[in-house]
Amino acid sequence: MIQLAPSILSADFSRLGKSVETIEKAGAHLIHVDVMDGHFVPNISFGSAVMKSLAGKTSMAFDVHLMIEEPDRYLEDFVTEQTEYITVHQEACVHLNRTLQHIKSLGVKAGIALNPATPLSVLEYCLEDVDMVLIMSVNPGFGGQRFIPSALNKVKRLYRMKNERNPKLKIEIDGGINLSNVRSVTDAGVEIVVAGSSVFGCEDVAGSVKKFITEFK
Ligand SMILES: O=C(CO)[C@@H](O)[C@H](O)COP(=O)(O)O
Repeated sequence: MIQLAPSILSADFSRLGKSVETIEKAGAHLIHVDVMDGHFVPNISFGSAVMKSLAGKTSMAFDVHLMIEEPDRYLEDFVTEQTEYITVHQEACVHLNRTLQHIKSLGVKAGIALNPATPLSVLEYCLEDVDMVLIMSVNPGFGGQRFIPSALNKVKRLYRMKNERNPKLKIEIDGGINLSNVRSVTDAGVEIVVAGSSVFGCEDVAGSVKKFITEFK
């Protein structure tokens, strides 16, 4: 099953609860929570307090994407009963294996995110240790950027690696996904689709969620 994870980074923060209610009613599966620290990426978004303010107000699970340095210092903050995934960037982790074990010890699924220029070879000694790999199809830091085409080939290669070594692994894509290119990434093996501006930037947010889900069938 393919899941849609709208990124609340592109939502109207002044009415976040309402926005989340809208996407849930329309059929979205996960809430993608983009956390940025102004160091690992050149932008600051929000922290765990914002995410926790949504806990209990929706039954969707949280898909936490930490674009921060030293993620180990903050992992506990993002654990709630609704946190399904915590994903850290390979590029931000000095002791990646330790960080993945830390996430799992908190009872949460562990993900690794790879920047567009980071090769899949960095997964050589950790592919079996993760529940999800997030392929960044833009440089992290901002919503509303254009999809980087080389991400498609990366997903295809990762899909082959998954089948050989960790069939339960989920492949997520994030950045520049819209109704025109989503089918190409799901055909390539993506099972979790992050969409920010193409959901929350639309006048009809619910309609956009429904159209994405129709593309998954
Ligand atoms: O992590 C990020 C950006 O760093 C993403 O989650 C974006 O927020 C997705 O936004 P769109 O590219 O879909 O507008």
